[in-house]
Amino acid sequence: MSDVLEKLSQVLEERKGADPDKSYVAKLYSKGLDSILKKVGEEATETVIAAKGGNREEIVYETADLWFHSMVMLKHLGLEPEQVLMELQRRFGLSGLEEKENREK
Ligand SMILES: N=c1c2ncn([C@@H]3O[C@H](COP(=O)(O)OP(=O)(O)OP(=O)(O)O)[C@@H](O)[C@H]3O)c2ncn1[C@@H]1O[C@H](COP(=O)(O)O)[C@@H](O)[C@H]1O
Repeated sequence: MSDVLEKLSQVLEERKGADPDKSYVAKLYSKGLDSILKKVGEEATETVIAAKGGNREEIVYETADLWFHSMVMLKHLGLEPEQVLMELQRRFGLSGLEEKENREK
């Protein structure tokens, strides 16, 4: 896994025991799944708006927000970001069109 994602994943794990008044991530965990999902939804919408707007810096910034909040969601649910990367790894060399055709058979 990318070094940054791995380090972030470790920090997100450590934040499970942190003080919500001192950590944004601990605060999100303490607010619960619905609040985390609300942030994921907001960041997804902001990413779409940025992409439509075409400002490259904004697109990168909003996508980072979306990835970050998606990682918080996975961790909150006891899943590892590594599992998503492994799924992408599994799909290597598998055409999306072929996969769809097999699924629809
Ligand atoms: N990568 C991030 C990261 N990306 C975005 N954010 C926060 O996510 C929030 C994004 O929400 P919005 O843009 O909607 O801004 P907002 O209005 O302030 O947010 P809300 O009040 O609506 O929640 C902001 O508060 C950002 O600071 C992040 N907060 C933390 N991290 C990483 O997580 C680590 C742990 O953070 P703490 O738990 O705060 O120590 C940090 O060291 C970083 O590596």
